[in-house]
Amino acid sequence: MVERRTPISVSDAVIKVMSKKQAGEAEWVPIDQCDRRFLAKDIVATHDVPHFNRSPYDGFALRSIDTAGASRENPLEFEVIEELGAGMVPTRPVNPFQAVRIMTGTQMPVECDAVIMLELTQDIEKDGRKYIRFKRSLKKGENVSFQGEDASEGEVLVKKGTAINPGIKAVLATFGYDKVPVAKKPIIGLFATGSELLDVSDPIEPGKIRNSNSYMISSQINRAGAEVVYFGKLVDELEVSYEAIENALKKVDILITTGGVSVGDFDLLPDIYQRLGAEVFFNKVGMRPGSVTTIAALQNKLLFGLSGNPSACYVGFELFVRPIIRTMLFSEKPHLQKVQAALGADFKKPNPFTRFVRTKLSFEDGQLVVVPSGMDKSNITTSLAGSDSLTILPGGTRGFEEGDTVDALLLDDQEGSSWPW
Ligand SMILES: Nc1nc2c(c(=O)[nH]1)N[C@H]1C(S)=C(S)[C@@H](COP(=O)(O)OP(=O)(O)OC[C@H]3O[C@@H](n4cnc5c(N)ncnc54)[C@H](O)[C@@H]3O)O[C@H]1N2
Ligand code: MOO
Ligand SMILES: [Mg+2]
Repeated sequence: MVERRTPISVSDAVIKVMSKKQAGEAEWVPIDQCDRRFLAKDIVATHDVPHFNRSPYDGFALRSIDTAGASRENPLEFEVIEELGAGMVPTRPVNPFQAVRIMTGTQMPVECDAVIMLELTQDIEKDGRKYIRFKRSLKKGENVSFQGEDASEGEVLVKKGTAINPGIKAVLATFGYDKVPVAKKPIIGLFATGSELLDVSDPIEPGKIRNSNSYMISSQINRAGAEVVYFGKLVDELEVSYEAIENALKKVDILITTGGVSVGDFDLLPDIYQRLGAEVFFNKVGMRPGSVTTIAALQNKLLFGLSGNPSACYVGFELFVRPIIRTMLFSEKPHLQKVQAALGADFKKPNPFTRFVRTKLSFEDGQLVVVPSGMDKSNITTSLAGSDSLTILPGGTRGFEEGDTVDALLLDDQEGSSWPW
C-alpha cells in the first residue's frame, strides 16, 4: 500500500518552518565588498551632513542685510575680498558690503548668510580692487545649504536587515564606514538527487536529463543572500545517499536536497530522514507546484527536501527556504513581497490546492498585470526563465478569468513582507 499523505496549508507549513528560524551573526567587511549584503546594525549618522554651512552654487557669499533695497534701478556694489574653492575655508572676516567669491560646496564665511549666483552679477574693477554689481536683494538663508540639512548626528538612516544598494553605499562612505557591519552569509549545503542526472557538460543520452536544479537553486540561494556549498549529485542508492547527507550536515547551517521526496521506489529522502532521526514537519503541502515538499529538522538544522520537478523545486525554495535565510540576514520582512495585480489571461483550470503560477509582471495604463510566463506544470523549466513573480491562485473549484484581481509574490524584490499569507 502506498503511503497516503495528509496535506497541510501553505501558511501552516510556513509557520512550522519558521518555528525553527534562527537569528544571524554579524561580521565586518570592507566597504568595497558590501554590495548586496545585508546590514547587521542600524546605520546612524556619525556627524551632521553637511557638517558646515556651504554654498550650493558658484557665486558670492555676502550678508543678506546689506542687499536690502537692491533693484534694477538701484544696483549695489560689493567689494570682493577673497576667492574660495571647495575644500578651502575663509581666512578674512566679511564686513558690510563685502563679498567672497565662493564655489559650489565651499564652507560659508560665518558672517555671510546668503549667496548670489555668478550669473546675476557683473565684475567691475575700481582702484585695482575687485567689485561685483547686482540688481536684487537676497533673503537671509537664500542659497545656503545648512549644516545638518541632509542628516543630523545620531539619526538612524538605514535599518538593520536592509540590503545594501548603491545609495546605501554612498551613505556608508559619507559617514566614514570603511568597514561595514553585515550579516554573515548562512552556509547552505546542496545535493541534487537522481540517477538520471547528467552534468551540464555531458551530451544527452536516452532516459537521462541534465541536472538543472542545482544551478537554479544555487542561484536562488545567492539571490536570497546566502552562500551555497554544492556537494554534487547523488545516485538513488540509500547507503551512499545516507552517508553523504549525514556527513554534509556537519558542514552547513541548512541542507537542501532536490528530488526523491515523493512516493516512488527511488524516492529515498523519507527513509533518510527517518534513519537520521530527523523530525519531519510535513511531507505534503496544499500547493501546486511543490506539493511533495518535505521539511525536517535535526536538532537545530533544517533539512529542506525540495521536489525534483524544476518548477516545484523553485517555488518550494522561495516559500520556505528564503524566509529562513532572510531571517538570518536580520530582515523583519523575510517573506516575498505581495502585491495586487490584474490577471492578464484566463486561468480556467480548477484545483483543490493553492497554485503558484509563474508569471511576468507589466504595467498597462498604470495597472499592474500578471500573465503566465509559460506552461503551468511542475515539471516545466522554461516558464521559470521569464518569471518575475508567483501569482497566488487560491485552491477551490472555480477557475480564474482575465481581469480578476489576484495576489502576486515578487521574486526580485528586496523589500519583502512580514507575512503575506
Ligand atoms: N504516485 C505519485 N506520483 C507522484 C506524486 C504523487 O503524489 N503520487 N507526486 C508528483 C509530484 S506532485 C511531483 S512534484 C513529483 C515529485 O517528485 P520527487 O520530488 O520525488 O522528485 P523525483 O522523483 O526525484 O524527480 C521528479 C522529476 O524531476 C526531475 N528531476 C529531478 N532532479 C532534477 C534535477 N536536478 N534537474 C532537473 N530535473 C530533475 C526528474 O527527472 C523527474 O522527472 O512526483 C510526482 N509523482
Ligand atoms: O509537488 Mo508537485 O510539484 O505538486 O506537481
Ligand atoms: Mg520521485
